[in-house]
Amino acid sequence: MSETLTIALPKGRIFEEGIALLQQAGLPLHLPEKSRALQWRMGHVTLLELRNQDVPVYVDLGIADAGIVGKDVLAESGRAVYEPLDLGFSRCRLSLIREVGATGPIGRLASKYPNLSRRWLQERGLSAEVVKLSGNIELAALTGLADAVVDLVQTGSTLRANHLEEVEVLMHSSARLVVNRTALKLKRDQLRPLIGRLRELTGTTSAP
Ligand SMILES: Nc1ncnc2c1ncn2[C@@H]1O[C@H](COP(=O)(O)OP(=O)(O)OP(=O)(O)O)[C@@H](O)[C@H]1O
Ligand SMILES: O=P(O)(O)OC[C@H]1O[C@H](OP(=O)(O)OP(=O)(O)O)[C@H](O)[C@@H]1O
Repeated sequence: MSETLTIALPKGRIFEEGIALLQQAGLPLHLPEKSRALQWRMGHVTLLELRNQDVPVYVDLGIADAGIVGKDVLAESGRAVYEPLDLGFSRCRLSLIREVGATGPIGRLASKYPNLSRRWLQERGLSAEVVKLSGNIELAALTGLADAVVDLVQTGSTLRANHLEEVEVLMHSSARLVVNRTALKLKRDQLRPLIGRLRELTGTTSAP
């Protein structure tokens, strides 16, 4: 009988694809029935359903042995968890966005990613107030709450529908496997083969 493995997955667009991939990699997972439950025991695996931002925290503190999270969220968290694989889905980019044609100085910038936004400003020697928002970030640029926003772009349809433009790409993102460093040693017999199978399935060698 294998030792329990605790896996953290974020609710939202990564959840279903994450379960499907881990299932293909041999974990006894399935999509849970709709309910208010927040964790499930499936065979030897305990599955935790978290907010995106909380996945690096649960993995870093060792409550979860491993998890899946976007590179954007991982970079914003600053948590030094082991990140062995780029899983290749949920691809998007984190970009500076402004109203089409806006050229004035950026006095205030809004984002769900305040740390990455501040780092970008600092690298360019710009000083702007950074306001943290929680969703529909593009509205901040449209309503004048901010002179620019830092948010995700995938197809660009949200930008086109709102007369906004992508001024600069801060980083590219995709879903990453993250692993607790102590669990990697203590549960090596389970985690190493899992990483190996996921590597074969996703065809990646390392996570840049
Ligand atoms: N339009 C998109 N296309 C592809 N990938 C995306 C897109 N938007 C976000 N992502 C990626 O998927 C991850 C999860 O996005 P999701 O939309 O589920 O989060 P959310 O509901 O906005 O998060 P939360 O409300 O928990 O902050 C993001 O961190 C990013 O890596
Ligand atoms: O370039 P696009 O293909 O339009 O994708 C970009 C949009 O996708 C995400 O929003 P999401 O749909 O997850 O809604 P949210 O703002 O509630 O997170 C992101 O925040 C952008 O608004």
